[in-house]
Amino acid sequence: MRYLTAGESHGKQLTTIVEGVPAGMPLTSENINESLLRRQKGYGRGKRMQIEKDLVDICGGVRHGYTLGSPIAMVVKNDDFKHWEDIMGEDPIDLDKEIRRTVTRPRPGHADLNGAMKYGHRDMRNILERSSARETGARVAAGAVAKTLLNHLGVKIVGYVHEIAGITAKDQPELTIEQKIQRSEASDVRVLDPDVEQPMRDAIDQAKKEGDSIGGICEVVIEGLPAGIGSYVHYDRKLDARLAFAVQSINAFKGVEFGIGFEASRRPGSKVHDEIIWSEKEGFSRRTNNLGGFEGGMTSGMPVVVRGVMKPIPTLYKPLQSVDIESKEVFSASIERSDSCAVPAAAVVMEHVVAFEVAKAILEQFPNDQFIKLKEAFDQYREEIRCF
Ligand SMILES: Cc1cc2nc3c(=O)[nH]c(=O)nc-3n(C[C@H](O)[C@H](O)[C@H](O)COP(=O)(O)O)c2cc1C
Ligand SMILES: C=C(O[C@@H]1CC(C(=O)O)=C[C@@H](OP(=O)(O)O)[C@H]1O)C(=O)O
Repeated sequence: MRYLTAGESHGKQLTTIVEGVPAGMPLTSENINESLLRRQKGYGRGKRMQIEKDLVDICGGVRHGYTLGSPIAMVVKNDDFKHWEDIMGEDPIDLDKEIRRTVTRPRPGHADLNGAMKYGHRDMRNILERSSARETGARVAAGAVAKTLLNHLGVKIVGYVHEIAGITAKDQPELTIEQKIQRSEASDVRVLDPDVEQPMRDAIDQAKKEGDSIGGICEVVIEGLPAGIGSYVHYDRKLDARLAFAVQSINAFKGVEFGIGFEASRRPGSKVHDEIIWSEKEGFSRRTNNLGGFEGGMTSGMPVVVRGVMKPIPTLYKPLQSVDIESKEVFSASIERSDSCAVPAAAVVMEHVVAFEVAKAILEQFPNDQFIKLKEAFDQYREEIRCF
């Protein structure tokens, strides 16, 4: 299974094509829309999210509520396009008019300057439109297809916020994954620990008041995966490595860790490695889950726990210094609108990119033409692992 996306932030639409989904899997636009609407929510988002209402149009690969085995094409319209038609339309334009609108002032922390140098663009709109995190809407659409597949196989996944601006949520080990889904959904900062909700909102408000921005840490948990998904035999078959790649590729993500993650460097091995236990009912398991569900690039059968670090949003109301690429004049970047914190939305994006990689690994390992055969083989494997 693989996917491609196309589309500019203020262009007509986002397009996603997902290829390699087995035939005969139940899939409706509601499955996708639920994910898209979740991504749009969250305290700290800017005015753009009041303009957009992301709804999918499935244009190929699904018939009467079931996948066909052919590529699945999905379109999400940009409602903001109506305000940008003369700037973003595909037709040739009046050059004099265009010169006035050319973006020559690169924003620190964005792809603007590096992208302009690389592709030889003098108008950095040609960079910023595609490097915008608007594209994460298209990635969530692909991830929603993968999540639907995982749900049908009994694999559950949730993404939520672990930390915003140094305010850390307490772990909630007593919660089931269903409760984690409900709890994070009910929270506008998408957090499980009610004690940190208001401090997080206050930190976002404070950043906004000061014209600044803040980042944080998102966490994704997956339950229901048997041991042995992924492989140790080659670098590009290690599933933890693939998840790290997918998470790191989300706009503004700067680091990834599994389980106790970087903390492992500060502990002796006896306080890191998860002891192996066995019971008649559950089969093999681990006493703890410090390694976050992975050993040797494969799942261990314990919940997968992965975290991603998001840097603060780079566009600031408090201007940062930059240099105009034409005049070479120093200027202070001023802006009209931006998110001040997008960590809650990014948790949803992370959940979906992780879901995609996990579903992809499953499809590589089991029969993948017909959904019914996939499910049969997956259930049988799960039982084999339980009885190992
Ligand atoms: C959901 C989401 C929303 C974002 N919203 C904004 C925003 O409103 N303003 C902004 O400057 N950056 C925003 N970003 C981050 C930028 O897209 C990102 O920092 C930029 O493209 C440069 O990429 P890099 O940080 O990965 O190097 C957002 C990121 C995500 C994941
Ligand atoms: C549009 C989305 O996020 C955008 C990501 C983004 C950026 O620079 O990455 C900048 C903002 O867009 P605009 O410049 O139009 O205000 C965000 O709203 C979205 O998440 O759907």
